[in-house]
Amino acid sequence: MLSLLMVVYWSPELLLRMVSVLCQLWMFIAPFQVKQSRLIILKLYSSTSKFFGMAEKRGVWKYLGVPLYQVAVKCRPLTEAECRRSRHIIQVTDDKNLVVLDPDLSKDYLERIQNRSKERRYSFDHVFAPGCTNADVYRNISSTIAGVIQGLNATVFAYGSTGSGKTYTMAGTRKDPGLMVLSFHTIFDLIKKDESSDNFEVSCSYLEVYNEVIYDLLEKSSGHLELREDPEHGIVVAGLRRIKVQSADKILELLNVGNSRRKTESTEANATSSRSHAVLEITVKRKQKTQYKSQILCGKLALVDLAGSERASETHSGGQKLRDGANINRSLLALANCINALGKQQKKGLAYVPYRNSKLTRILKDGLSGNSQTVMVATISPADDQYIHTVNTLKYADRAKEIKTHVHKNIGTVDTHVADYQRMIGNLQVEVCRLRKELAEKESQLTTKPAEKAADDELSWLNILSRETGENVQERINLQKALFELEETNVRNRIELQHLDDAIAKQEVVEKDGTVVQALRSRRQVILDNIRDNDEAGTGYKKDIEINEKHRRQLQNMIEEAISNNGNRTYLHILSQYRLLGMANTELQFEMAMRDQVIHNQREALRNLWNMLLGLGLEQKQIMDLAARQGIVIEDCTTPYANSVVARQSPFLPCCIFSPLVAHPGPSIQPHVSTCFFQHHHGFSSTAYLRGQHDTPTVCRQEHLSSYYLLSPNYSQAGFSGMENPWAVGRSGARFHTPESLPQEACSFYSAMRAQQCPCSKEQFTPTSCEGHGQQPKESWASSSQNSWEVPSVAVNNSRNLHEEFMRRSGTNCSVRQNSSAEIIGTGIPESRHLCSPYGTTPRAFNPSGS
Ligand SMILES: Nc1ncnc2c1ncn2[C@@H]1O[C@H](COP(=O)(O)OP(=O)(O)OP(=O)(O)O)[C@@H](O)[C@H]1O
Repeated sequence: MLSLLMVVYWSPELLLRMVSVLCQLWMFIAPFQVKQSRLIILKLYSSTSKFFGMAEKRGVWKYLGVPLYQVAVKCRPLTEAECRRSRHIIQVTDDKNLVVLDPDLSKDYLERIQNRSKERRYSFDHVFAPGCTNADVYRNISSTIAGVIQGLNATVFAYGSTGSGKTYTMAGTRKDPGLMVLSFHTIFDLIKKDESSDNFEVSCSYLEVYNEVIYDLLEKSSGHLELREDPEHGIVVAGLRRIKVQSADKILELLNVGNSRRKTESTEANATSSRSHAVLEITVKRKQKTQYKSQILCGKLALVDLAGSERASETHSGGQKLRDGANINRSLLALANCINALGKQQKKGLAYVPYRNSKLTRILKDGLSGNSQTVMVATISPADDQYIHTVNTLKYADRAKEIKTHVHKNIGTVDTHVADYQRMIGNLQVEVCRLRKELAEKESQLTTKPAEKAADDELSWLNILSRETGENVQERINLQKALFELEETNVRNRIELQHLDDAIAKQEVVEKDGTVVQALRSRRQVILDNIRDNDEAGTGYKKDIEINEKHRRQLQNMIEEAISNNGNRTYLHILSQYRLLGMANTELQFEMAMRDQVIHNQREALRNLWNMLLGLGLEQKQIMDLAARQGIVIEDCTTPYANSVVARQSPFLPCCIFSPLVAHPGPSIQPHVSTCFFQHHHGFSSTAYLRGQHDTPTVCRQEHLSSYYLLSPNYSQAGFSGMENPWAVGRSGARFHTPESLPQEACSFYSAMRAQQCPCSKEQFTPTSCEGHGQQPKESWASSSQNSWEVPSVAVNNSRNLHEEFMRRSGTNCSVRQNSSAEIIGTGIPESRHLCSPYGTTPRAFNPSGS
């Protein structure tokens, strides 16, 4: 009891999490046995979930010692020049509040009392007056930095207009060391003081984003670095050097070296204005050895010094400076848009966050809203001529206060450690190859004859064009991913809209214009706004894709033209084709990655669907009966999760039956692919199945919906072996919602299901029982319109004959073919996301002929 009280006192969060986990465990262990106790557990679970929701909303985590997103404002003193020409307009009233005075002193009394003053009041987590040092700022955020050696991620970034003191705050001076320097002193001090037997390994990397190109600041002459999306580690910068360091002094040395390579310029606004965004990342790996296994905690600290944002007119820049400014502003605009969307998201739900709009925001994604304790230091100048910039900065800082991040420890076991090593070996091999190549090139340069050298120079245009084409492909991949994510967000918005419509209809029966109805309606409006905004953003991305395509065609034409004008035509043609094939390969890899993402999302959707059904307290038999009435067949009811797949009546195929392919995967199954293509009254649909091996998922898609339905044999394995917990709570982004929202969601879902009675619902369902009904079933699943029915998966039969039978009955034009290598014909990429290959190939997702 005493220890329990101590846990409550020291870590109420831990206790609540424990209760929550126990509830989930119980739900997993005894799903069908004790209905009553399951209901109690469910209630307990939803109360703890509610508490977590409330706790987050009210900022309770901060009081529990878990600060997630801190916003500090730092005002620098007036510089000497400013003292002569400007007035001080910042009043720091206390350590949390400040007032920006109206810069216009000439306003008369009437204007001021009529509240036409431009005076603004703000409050933040911390406010620092001009007299404060960097150490004062650091004192308030040091607990965030300390979390890094416990395996937590942290991000500190300075945000403000040019000359407002960002670099001064992050790097500092000898007399007043900045947050970067103070942070790594803290890290090494804590490591030194640590009394455990754990081993620590600290490494650091330093990069800059200049003109939307990433450079390694720890490399003498770094080339362009690419961003890659690693399924495990998120966004990574491929080829970025990471150096092991033993002391704070070593990092300081690297920081100085990096800073000397950083692009700075003298502008009108700042004599040493940073032209690039710099990100210093310190990784601390803590190897813990317990009696049973070794565990590795991996904390990351990202310290970011952004470039100054300025208007060209103010800095009187031209040429290169103007271009720099445009690119800096593009990144900063993207950053501001992300902060905006994130702030809005906390209040309103599913707004799309445009991380993909710049390299900077992609790199900072975790720090902005993911797994990171984040500190934003908004720097401002007190000068009256900086009023607009100051208010702008404070506006974004104010928005950032709304952002919540989701922090968890990065724990790896020895297994992930091995995976790390494998990755490291891979990277090293790439590095070795690169160095070998460089060496060989250098050697050949020494021995090249003048004539050969001239030929090499002739080739340099091809190199440039190839590089540009490569960048063009990367850009398009990024845009298409953005479009994909945006559509996913809107699919979820539309599901919520459907739930709201159901709820409003129900509530209106009770009271026409009551407060509940009004609240539901206003939420509905918010969701509609989100959908509209997201659609607008989608249109923007589509336009960008068009521009990108146009640019790609121009590049291609230039290459072709140059080849036809050159004497060495065949050789150049082969070379260019070789390079283009390399890029095609990149695109194919992207398609594969997309497919993986779809698989992942759909797995979560299925998991949540089953959570929801069973969480309702329904007996398995009830679920089976309900499903049968809907024309859904779940085979082998002893393990519903294991063998379950959900078929849906499609608008073009009343009461069709698909038996699950996944129910009996066996080694004898010959992998084969079938593709079907058919038209119904809503437009075109195509379905692509990849079948065969145990672990191959089935992807189905609805072209007109821009969504994916997927079915994976892994469910059966997961369910049986317990490898994957089917009760695990899905991510909040999952299509069928998390157990926090389970009761309401589930109720409306259930009622929606009940409302949809198939004509054959009273009969025992058989594959033939519905033949001839010919009736279009009503929309039953959450959807926003007839054209966008939403279902987690379509069941597919293992038997090729049954599949053909289905196609025959549905009157669709279907083709089936064997493919021993389990080739994917349907990629699951909907029409709007088709990868329009730069090489003029037809999108692979459509293959009506099956050839
Ligand atoms: N707290 C401070 N105390 C004294 N001087 C400061 C302080 N903060 C900034 N300064 C001075 O203000 C000037 C501009 O600062 P800094 O270069 O850090 O701005 P910045 O926001 O990084 O600008 P840019 O975005 O153009 O790189 C410098 O001369 C710096 O020494």
